[in-house]
Amino acid sequence: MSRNQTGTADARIGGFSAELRESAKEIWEANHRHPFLKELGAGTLPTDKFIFYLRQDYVYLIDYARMFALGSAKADDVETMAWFARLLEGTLSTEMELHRQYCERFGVSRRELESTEPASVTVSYTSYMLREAYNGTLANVVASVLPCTWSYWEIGRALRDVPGSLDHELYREWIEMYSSDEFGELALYLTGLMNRLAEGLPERELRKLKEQFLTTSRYEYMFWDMAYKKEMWPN
Ligand SMILES: Cc1ncc(C[n+]2csc(CCO)c2C)c(N)n1
Repeated sequence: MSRNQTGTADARIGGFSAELRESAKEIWEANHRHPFLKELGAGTLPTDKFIFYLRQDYVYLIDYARMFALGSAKADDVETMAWFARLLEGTLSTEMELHRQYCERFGVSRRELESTEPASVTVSYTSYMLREAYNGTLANVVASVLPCTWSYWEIGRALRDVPGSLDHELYREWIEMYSSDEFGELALYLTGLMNRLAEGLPERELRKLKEQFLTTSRYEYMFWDMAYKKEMWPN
């Protein structure tokens, strides 16, 4: 069972995934406490920070979707291949559509959104994940993408439980999407797959998976921080 300070225990997640979650629990708890998310839940997050986040997240998701394509390419069976292919499609349509719609409301066109210059953290995060995926097995792909899918679901549910968070006309949709059962199913599928793929692996490979999970968990924190500070590159 995994449990964090916000009380989002999930008895459905055990095995190696729960071990990964436990080994990265400090950084996950720091994520929950980050001012970007505190203010998003309270409805006080300044719009310019949210737009900055959406634009960076959009270009992040373009590369992140490639991780799912690599998951499909590296899968050993047709069912897993198809699952990653559906996830790839879902990311490009459902998740990125939310970003496109938000940006339209703020007068940022689709072309502008796609041509967003990636910040240093965005480049570093996606380059790291793609390197690990290209050089590794499906288990390495899953360990690298797991914090992203799983932590957003955890964050979404924690924010949904903040009194009044769903009254905010801007942030409600964001919270609803990430706390949805549909997104929960993705996280649960990936934790189950991680558990199956880790079975019987030698200690050295399990250590590598832990390192990948911890690194992308840290990048998740850095992403919130970069967005909150609107941090690009040094001149
Ligand atoms: C920095 C960053 N990390 C995680 C997510 C969340 N996310 C990315 S892909 C995916 C699965 C379904 O499309 C989920 C939940 C994000 N948007 N941005």
